[in-house]
Amino acid sequence: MPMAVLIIAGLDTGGGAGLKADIETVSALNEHPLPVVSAITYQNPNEVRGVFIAPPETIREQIRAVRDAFDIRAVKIGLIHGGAIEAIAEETKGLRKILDPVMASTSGFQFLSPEDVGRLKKRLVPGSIVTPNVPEAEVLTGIKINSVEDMRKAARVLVEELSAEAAVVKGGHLNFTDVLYWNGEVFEIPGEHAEGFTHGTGCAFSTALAAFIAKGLRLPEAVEKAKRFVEGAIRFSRGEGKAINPIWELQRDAQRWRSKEELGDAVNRLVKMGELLNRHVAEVGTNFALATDFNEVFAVKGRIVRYDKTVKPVGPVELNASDHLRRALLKMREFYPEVKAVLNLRYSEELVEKAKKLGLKVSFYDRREEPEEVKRAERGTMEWGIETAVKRLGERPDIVYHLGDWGKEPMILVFGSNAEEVVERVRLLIS
Ligand SMILES: Nc1ncnc2c1ncn2[C@@H]1O[C@H](COP(=O)(O)OP(=O)(O)OP(=O)(O)O)[C@@H](O)[C@H]1O
Ligand SMILES: Cc1ncc(COP(=O)(O)O)c(N)n1
Repeated sequence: MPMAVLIIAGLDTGGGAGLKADIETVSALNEHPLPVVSAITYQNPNEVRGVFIAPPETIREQIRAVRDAFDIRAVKIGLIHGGAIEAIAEETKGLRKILDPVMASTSGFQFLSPEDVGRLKKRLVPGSIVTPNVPEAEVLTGIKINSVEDMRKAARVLVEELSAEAAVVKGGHLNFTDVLYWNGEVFEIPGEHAEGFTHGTGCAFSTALAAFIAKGLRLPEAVEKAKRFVEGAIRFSRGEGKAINPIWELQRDAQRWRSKEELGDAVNRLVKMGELLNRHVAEVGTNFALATDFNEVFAVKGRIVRYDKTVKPVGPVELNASDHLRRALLKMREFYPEVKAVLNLRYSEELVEKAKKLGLKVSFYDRREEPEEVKRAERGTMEWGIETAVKRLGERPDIVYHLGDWGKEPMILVFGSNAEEVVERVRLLIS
């Protein structure tokens, strides 16, 4: 049964941070969110224009309404206002609290005054698991933080002098290592830089931590898992809200499932063209690749090969089963994100002519024109080739070919906006 996680936080109208991210986080982790609105911000991804503070009594009543009906396993406290601190401290008595001391937005808006910070230290930090980022930890402890050693000091002060149950000093502004101090022990949770949007990372982190605590994990494990969750939320973030994507795992898995099925079906239809296709299969084998919206690429393990008079996929459709086509596709998607699938065929003048006759947009690259530095880098050839072909045509190519070079077989790449479109193009080309 899902565990109830109480969330006291502000609404971000831009759909990036705050309650929206928190609700998604708890739901994505399969627990039940209880959202209490502490403030409404007038916000978009670039700026916070202002904030309406919920009167303390309305926060009190919201908490009471859910406390009377749910077995609350953890509370996450995010953006709050000084005037509500007392009410929140009173109404959450006896609950396990994760306090994200939000003081300012990434975009620079100051939410808490120095007096509010004082009240927070006195009334909410004691007994809570606090999750400040580096600047917030500096304000709370007065310690200047430039290293992991400083983070360890600040975490210790939060617990031993300010009476927090535990402290996680987050390294998003430093080196991506988080430091947890708990039960007299220091834990370092190392991380690597993840590429993507980071608006809302702090919200998702503290809420994921609350959800993992609600599941009954020990604190060090819960922190580790929350950190990995946020890394995924950054890596699979999307442009719309310029923010993290807490439902990344659900979307990623759903897309993997659909893409695998779509490509599998398309491969079956392709293979039915057996005898016609046979002589167009490349010497190195033909492969067929399909990308998800998250740029994960499926292809046929072991490629599609000639088999007697017909053709045959060697293995199943799998993630990352073709390095070449994956790179070609991802490069094409940088220019034309609507392109999702690609297949390679043996080069022949006849196919190129046919493509042109069919009205397909054809472009090419010549490996002999490849700059020396790209050649030496070895893995850049495909990217250079696709970019060259795209720029040469000045619009979206359906077909890109190259004539080969020493030891490199000439090839035709057939692109499409989905796997079925590629199959249809191949059918037209070879019939
Ligand atoms: N680019 C990144 N790559 C990997 N991990 C990151 C990145 N940015 C932040 N993190 C991690 O995300 C979590 C949140 O940390 P961060 O220091 O960004 O909090 P914050 O500043 O409170 O967030 P917010 O941007 O919402 O205010 C931490 O676990 C941190 O290590
Ligand atoms: C309602 C609300 N809560 C928290 C943040 C902090 O998040 P960030 O630092 O990523 O802007 C925010 N901008 N808005």
